[in-house]
Amino acid sequence: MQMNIGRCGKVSISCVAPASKSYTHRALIIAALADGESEIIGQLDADDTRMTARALMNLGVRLEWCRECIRVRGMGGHLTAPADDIDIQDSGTSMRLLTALSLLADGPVTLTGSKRMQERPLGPLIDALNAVGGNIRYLKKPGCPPVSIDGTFSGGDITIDGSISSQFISSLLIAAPYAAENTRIHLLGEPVSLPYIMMTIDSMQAFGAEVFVDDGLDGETIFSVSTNHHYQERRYTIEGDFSSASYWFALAAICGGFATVSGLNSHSAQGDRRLLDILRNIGCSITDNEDGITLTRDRNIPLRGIEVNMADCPDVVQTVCMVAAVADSPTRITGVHHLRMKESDRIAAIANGLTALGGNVSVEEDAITIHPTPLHGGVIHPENDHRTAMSFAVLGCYVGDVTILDAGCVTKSYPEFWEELRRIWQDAVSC
Ligand SMILES: O=C(O)C1=C[C@@H](OP(=O)(O)O)[C@@H](O)[C@H](O)C1
Ligand SMILES: C=C(OP(=O)(O)O)C(=O)O
Repeated sequence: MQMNIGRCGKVSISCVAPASKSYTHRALIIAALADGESEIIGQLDADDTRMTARALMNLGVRLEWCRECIRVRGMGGHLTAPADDIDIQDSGTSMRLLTALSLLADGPVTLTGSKRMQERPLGPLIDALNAVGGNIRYLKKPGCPPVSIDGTFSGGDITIDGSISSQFISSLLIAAPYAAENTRIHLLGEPVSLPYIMMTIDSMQAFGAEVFVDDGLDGETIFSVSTNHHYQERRYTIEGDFSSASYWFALAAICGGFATVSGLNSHSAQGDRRLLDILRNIGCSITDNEDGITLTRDRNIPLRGIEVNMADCPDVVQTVCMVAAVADSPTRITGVHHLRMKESDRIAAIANGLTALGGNVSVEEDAITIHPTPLHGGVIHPENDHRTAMSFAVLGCYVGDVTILDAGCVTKSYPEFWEELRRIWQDAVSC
């Protein structure tokens, strides 16, 4: 499927944010470990969250996926080893979060995924788990899925590199209440995507776990999890997703007009909430009231380039780059090395895509700079990366004559994206 995007003028957007992908994954997994039956309300129904649910069912969890909620029969920390491999396809969060948890199964578990997943790193998590009772083997390329997971999870002191993916730490944390002894996780290196660890802790605490965050003597961060507090059944509502909402805020920032998005928690632990501060610094105004969060951009006032570190919020880097491409001065974004290991190499995707539209991008080891230039139409190959497809579609509404190939890849996180964009586009001022 391909999408051809035409130019539109000022937009008037009112929409509801899709539910958070990250919170849906976490709630499913934690409810599956809990004692009793939980109800997850307002979940995200997308490829990745379905993948986590399916994997949990393969591990013996009984769940009922309804339109408005998911009912999960918790296994009290015990899982059943499946006879077949579990194929997680493209969902990095499912792969990483289910790795430590698989040590709670009553036999070996094999986790595999798509061709791209088999290139995404897993090594630091496997090293950490093998040091505390795991017997995990790589079945193809060392350091990557597929893996065969066997052994136990003793807990105790665990040291792990946090500079590649926060999902390794989230994986250890979520399984830790069921380790043999209390767990203390010591982070090495400059951690990336830290707010996702806080979202994990937030979800664990919501289901009754005891987790503490402390600073060690030499400034290291230590996460402590007690085995005395197992997860308990509950009703849990999923809040809106700031990463998905980012496309509508960016569309108003680029084309002018406003975007009001409801369903978002303005005090959320989601790091992508920072997008609003970034867009404010670029020249937009933001208000928050009972209708939702509104971004307004007056097209007579030019957007200005900024310098910003986005190590904490990798999933909105592409969104910010699209806005930066129409500003009146360059934007330099640092703290982005981990974007090379997502669904695609996102630094290359931004550079290639903008270049195809006449843009000028310079890339460093851990930074990307967008030098605004006049843009023209062109063809974008998202290489199966939903965020590339969605962010270039937004820029396409300003540039016009942009074709997004392989547009179906948005179902990973936002199946209704094209429908929503069509509705917004039709309501916009035509150019
Ligand atoms: O834990 C999570 O839910 C996620 C963590 C982030 O990954 P990294 O920690 O690998 O940067 C983010 O990019 C991903 O979309 C979701
Ligand atoms: C990186 C992402 O997801 P995951 O790591 O779960 O594949 C994403 O949604 O942008």
